[in-house]
Amino acid sequence: MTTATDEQTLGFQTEVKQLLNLMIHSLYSNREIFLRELVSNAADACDKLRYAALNNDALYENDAELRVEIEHDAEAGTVTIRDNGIGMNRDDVISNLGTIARSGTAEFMQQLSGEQQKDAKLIGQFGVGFYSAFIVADEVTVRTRKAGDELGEGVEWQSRGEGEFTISTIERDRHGTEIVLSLKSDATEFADDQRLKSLVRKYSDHIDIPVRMPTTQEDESGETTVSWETVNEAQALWVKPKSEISDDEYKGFYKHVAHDFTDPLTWSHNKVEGKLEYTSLLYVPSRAPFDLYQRDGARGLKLYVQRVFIMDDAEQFLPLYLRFVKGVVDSNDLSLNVSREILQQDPKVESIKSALTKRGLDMLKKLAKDPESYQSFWTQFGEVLKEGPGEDYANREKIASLLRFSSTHTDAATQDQSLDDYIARMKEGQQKIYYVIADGFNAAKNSPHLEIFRKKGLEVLLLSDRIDEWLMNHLTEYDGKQMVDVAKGDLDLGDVEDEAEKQAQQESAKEKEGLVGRLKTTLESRVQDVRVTHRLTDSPACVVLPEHEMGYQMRRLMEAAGQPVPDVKPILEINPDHPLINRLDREQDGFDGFAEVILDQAIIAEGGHLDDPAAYVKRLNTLLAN
Ligand SMILES: Nc1ncnc2c1ncn2[C@@H]1O[C@H](COP(=O)(O)OP(=O)(O)OP(=O)(O)O)[C@@H](O)[C@H]1O
Repeated sequence: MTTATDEQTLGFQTEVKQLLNLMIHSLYSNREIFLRELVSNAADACDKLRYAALNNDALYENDAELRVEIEHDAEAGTVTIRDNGIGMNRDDVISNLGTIARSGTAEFMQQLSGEQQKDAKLIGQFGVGFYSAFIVADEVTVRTRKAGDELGEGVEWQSRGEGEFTISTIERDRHGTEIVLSLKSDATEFADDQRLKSLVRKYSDHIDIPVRMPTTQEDESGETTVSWETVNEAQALWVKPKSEISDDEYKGFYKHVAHDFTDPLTWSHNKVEGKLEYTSLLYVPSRAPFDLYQRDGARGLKLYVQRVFIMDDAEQFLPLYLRFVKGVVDSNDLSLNVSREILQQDPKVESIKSALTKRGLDMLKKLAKDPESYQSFWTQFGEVLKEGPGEDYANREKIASLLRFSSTHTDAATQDQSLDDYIARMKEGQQKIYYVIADGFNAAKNSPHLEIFRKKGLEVLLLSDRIDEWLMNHLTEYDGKQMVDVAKGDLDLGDVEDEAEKQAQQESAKEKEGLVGRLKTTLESRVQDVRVTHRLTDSPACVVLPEHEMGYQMRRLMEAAGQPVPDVKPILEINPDHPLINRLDREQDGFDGFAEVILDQAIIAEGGHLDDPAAYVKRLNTLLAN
């Protein structure tokens, strides 16, 4: 190696500094993961070279036997991880090992609390990658050269992980990357043959690139020879028959694929033969990544064609609402030259996507048999799955069976009731599935619209996630039963009500005809209709929207997003048996103000905002003072 030139000292991006700090302090008890992360990166780099070399053999520089090597020096306290993969040039190094390019990172970092255990959990949503080297090393040196570049275009990067790094140009005769870790004094245990071997077997057994370690032998004459031993199995896991793979092996491979350090919740491994031939290995993580809702967050599967790695994050094989699924698809039918553009147009990809979607949904169905695991899945990813019925019409019934809701059956915020649970509890004569949508769980649970349902013992689903109204717009039916928003349109309880009840209602409606007429005149500018209802038992009045109008929740969301929302006047419904309504009926001079207060309160109970709250307060005070 010749002397370094073009030396530059640069600062880490703020987010990198925060990540480093956090990692060092919160991952102490997990620190062996550094090896898996670095070996994973090295194997990925080999995969990338193999792919690039498909069209340009020269990139191998006569060294086509891709491999990762791990060496250590107990005396010097160093561990070296080396690969002959794609390597990096100076610009690559600066951006890959000095910044974090994922959007949303800064916001994510702000959530960190400084509390070790909490943050260790959070950081799991982020993935630690290369920077995990600093958990065990107080100095890291990276030497690398991009395959195909001139020998003089090698790069050396060095840092103590304290805010800055230096970078210089070096001569490097081999392509690929070498990472030298100077172990911290309390981490020298890792400079040990057995320890390293067992970690490789534990974490990297099933990457398809061989990981080698040297053994030094001394012959009788005292001469030493170094031989390299492959320490991992080095066969792609998904290629093996299912019966030969243990749960631990599946879990270990997941961590490599997903760069996650927690176990997956479940997985599904399938080999398909016939018109299309491919193997898929899909995983459901146990935790949502921080950028699950970022538009440009990483998603999709690792794509292989005939075992050759083609690309990460191939998002064409799964619908968006299954974007939390991680894993591998290895196709025998696609060309090795396939690009993202080609993937988008290839009908074979469409067929694989539709089969993998079914697999994904089946995997969740199976998981649902274990309510505890399913609950933990639902807490992490439920809102994403709720995008399903809108995105994937063909599978909407299947997706709907996987949804979980809060309901008046438990009155608890936990979303753990399925539509099938609901149907099994339906009352005799009940034909519809009822739900209410509000801005928050409590608003839903205490909505005046539920009064009659509670009285009659009819269950109502309590919806309050942001996506719920959108979901219900696409999920109008399940198992042949109509889904009905209890706050919209006329109330029809079907056969649950008997004739006598209906008659009594008609009579009380008749009695209030005069009042309804007066209210219509007084509130003409604010409501489109006034009518008597029997959906209320405790409240004097409520507002409802016509059946096909956009609901209140969606309106508020669109308004918040600055979108124009067409004005709609609600229908005021009054409870003929309520003492306040009876008092209103008798009111003469104060009628107008009283009527407005009844309407204002109905809007407030709905979670709506009054156009003129001060006027409401004034009117109410006048009433109270009388
Ligand atoms: N051995 C290596 N050879 C070539 N490039 C590498 C190597 N190690 C890291 N890199 C580059 O540095 C980038 C950042 O690595 P890092 O491990 O921090 O994140 P990542 O692997 O992209 O993401 P994550 O680990 O969160 O999935 C990689 O994407 C890769 O481009």
